[in-house]
Amino acid sequence: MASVVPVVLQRHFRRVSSSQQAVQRRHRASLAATLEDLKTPVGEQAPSATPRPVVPTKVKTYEEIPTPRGYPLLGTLPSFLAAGGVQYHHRYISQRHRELGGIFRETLGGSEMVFVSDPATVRQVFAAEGPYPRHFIPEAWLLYNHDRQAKRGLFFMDGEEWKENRRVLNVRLLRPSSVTLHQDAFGQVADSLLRCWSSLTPGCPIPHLERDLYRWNIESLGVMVFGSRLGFLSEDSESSNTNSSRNKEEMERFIEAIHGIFKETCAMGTFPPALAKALRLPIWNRFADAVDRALGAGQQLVLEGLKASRERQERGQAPVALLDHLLQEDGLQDVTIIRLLTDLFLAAADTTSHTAIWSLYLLGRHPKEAERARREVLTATGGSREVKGNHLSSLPYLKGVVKEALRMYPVAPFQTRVLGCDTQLAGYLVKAGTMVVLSVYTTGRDPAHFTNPHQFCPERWLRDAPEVTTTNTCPINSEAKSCTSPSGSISTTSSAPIGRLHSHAFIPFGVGSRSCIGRRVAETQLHLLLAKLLAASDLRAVNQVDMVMRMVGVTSEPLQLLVTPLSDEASE
Ligand code: HEM
Repeated sequence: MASVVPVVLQRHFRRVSSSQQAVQRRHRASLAATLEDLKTPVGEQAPSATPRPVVPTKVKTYEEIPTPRGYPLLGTLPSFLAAGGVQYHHRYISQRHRELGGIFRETLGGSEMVFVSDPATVRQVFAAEGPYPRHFIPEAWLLYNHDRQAKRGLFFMDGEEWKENRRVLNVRLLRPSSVTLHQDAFGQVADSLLRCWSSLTPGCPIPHLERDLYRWNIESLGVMVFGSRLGFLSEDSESSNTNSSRNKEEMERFIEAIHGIFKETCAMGTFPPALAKALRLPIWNRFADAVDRALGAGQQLVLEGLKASRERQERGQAPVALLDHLLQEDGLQDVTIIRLLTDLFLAAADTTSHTAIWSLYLLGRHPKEAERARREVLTATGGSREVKGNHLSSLPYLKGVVKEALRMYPVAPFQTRVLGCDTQLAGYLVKAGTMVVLSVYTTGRDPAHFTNPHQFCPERWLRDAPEVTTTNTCPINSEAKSCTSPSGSISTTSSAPIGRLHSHAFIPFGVGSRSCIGRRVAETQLHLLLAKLLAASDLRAVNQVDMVMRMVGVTSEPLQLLVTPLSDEASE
């Protein structure tokens, strides 16, 4: 879900380390077996006939993990700040990996963290996560929950409580058939957004792109959760009619509050949250106020949804919405449903909308790739602009566009795991309870795993990926280049076809039992929106942007996107 803010992270590390001592002892026994499993990397053949002689390798100590030199007292903080601070944390860490390798440890502001970018080591981290994987939660969020005695959703749960609720939501959100149920509704919401945009002044960039995509995302999630429209895309007659009773201003405040949580948490990254809370500084009050409002509005929405669901049940209607299933079939308590669903909105909001922005940016800067994706869509629909859910299985190139957006501009550029047992990471012994940061952004741009990693190249994800020639001349964070030649043809030599990609080199949604529960929902929403947009419009990104951290990876300035309706001939 969210990413890592360094100052916050260090304090959390200390707490996690001490609480994990018991886990460390429990999992020690499984370590030997796990390490044995890890010896054969994915994609390599396991040795068959003759056993190879075992060469004893010396396990290196934690202290031997490479670490940068720092200044007395200040450590590496001056370098961190000189590189742009929290906003450019991902770039700073990439630079460190270039200097120190796929694993390093660094003390920033008092506490130490282990960063990992090498996919084989990333896999070792997940193998050592234990049965109840734990991830980093920003300190401000924990303080808020403690202060308000707030019981929260999946992202905040641990142990058996997490496992039980996760099991229920896995069935409802990760089974392909469960998400297919909502495809038509997602498509209708995307149509609403397109209608809103078609009424805007021609030739001008979309004035509120981020806000509109936020609304599209929450509205899409709303139809899945409640089975009815929330009314966020208010210019659209369809949604406003079906929800005339719902207070639009209230809805807007919900969106604003969710947005505020991310904004204010990020602001807190430069100040110790505990101190801000103790002194009741405006920075804390603004943050707590945003969470109060978001949780309050979420609770109100879910309570209304529960009432409507019970009424449908009394009328003998079969379950349609996610909430119906949780209430009527999974037998969850109202209070649990409120917790789970409210936090689902919070987890979905920034991640999906900003991935949509990055996908539009890449398409808008690369007309040839956009044209190829459009042709693919129109071939799938038989030339019609009516894109439906059943067309999605014929859009591998378009799916490659979204993968490229997530590889080059991952909204969660860092992921975290608390090690569940002592383990070897890249040959170094690391203790249970250590928080490890996975440098997802760095891995996605590593030429060892992605040829021409700074180039936008959706075809690298095609099973029969043609090979690509362009040599990698783009420095980190330069404008993404496309991998088609000026003529639009694809040249020859080395790309990294999907078949040879390490299983842990591309993990935008995380891995394993605690990976993103909304992955299929997000992908379906994104594929439908982009396919519909491409079928009906030409996309141009006017400005060149960079990625900065605002809890998630966002554009450094608002994207100026021109959406021009295509003439009828253009689609033929
Ligand atoms: C492009 C969009 C998205 C991206 C890139 C993304 C990414 C992630 C990542 C990296 C994690 C952390 C996994 C871990 O700790 O290993 C996560 C967790 C989570 N995500 Fe997403 N996410 C996206 C959309 C969504 C959506 C649409 C929803 C809700 C429908 C959602 C709900 C959640 C929840 C509830 C968790 C916590 C899961 C748990 O702790 O068991 N996400 N997401």
